Amino acid sequence: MQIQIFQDEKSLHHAVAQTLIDAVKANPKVVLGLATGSSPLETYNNMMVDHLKNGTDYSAVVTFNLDEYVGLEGTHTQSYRYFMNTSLFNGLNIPLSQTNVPDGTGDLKEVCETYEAKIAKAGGIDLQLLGIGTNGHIGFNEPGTSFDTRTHITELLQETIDGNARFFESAASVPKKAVTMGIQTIMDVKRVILIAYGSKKAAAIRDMVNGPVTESMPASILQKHQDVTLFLDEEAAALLKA
Ligand SMILES: N[C@@H]1[C@@H](O)[C@H](O)[C@@H](COP(=O)(O)O)O[C@@H]1O
Repeated sequence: MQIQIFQDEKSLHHAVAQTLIDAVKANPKVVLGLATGSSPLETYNNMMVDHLKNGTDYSAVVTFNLDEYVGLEGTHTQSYRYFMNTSLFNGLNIPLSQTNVPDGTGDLKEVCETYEAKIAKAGGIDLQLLGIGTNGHIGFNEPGTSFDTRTHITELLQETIDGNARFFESAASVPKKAVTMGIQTIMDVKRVILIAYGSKKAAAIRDMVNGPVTESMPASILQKHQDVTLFLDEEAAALLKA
């Protein structure tokens, strides 16, 4: 794992955005894996500003998002499809037909199979952006998820529901299930960049990097991926062994 530590969030987001922008410039048909949550928001802002200022071209880029809540239509303001459209896609020149977020409704078994097939047909994911939950989840793969999972339906843990309640009216309105790329889906991507900042993430970052590779800490599997870069601020990196 490569680790880059930044003094402040601004320079961290700038560097993550630049990594994504460079990947698009190097390969205009790049297949990007994208994440939701608050962590990448400012990174996405930087990408939209760069697109406006410098005209970075996303017309041939294809994207796959990690996850979606079960039961929310893409028009629901808390759905991850809505989040991606409003936080990134609408600010770039990417056709929405080239952006993929798992469907949270319909025949979910078919949704999962179709999603995996679509990733394969696109030639796999070149660069995957990840955040991390305070319990070490990646995508919505909660502690205990088997390392050999592909896109599947998962039950969210109460701590995740409580953590994400800030985006909803109340914890009661947070969906209890999600569709998520599996751990093996994530391990198959060519390159991973993971963004984490703030002291709340420090223990998860320590356990992911310095702890054993175990299904009780989903992100620890990334120790076995050949091309992972962590973009951290000093607070998130504070508990790492020197
Ligand atoms: N499914 C998402 C994850 O992909 C994300 O990494 C995590 C962290 O969220 P935040 O970036 O808001 O801390 O939240 C959600 O559970």
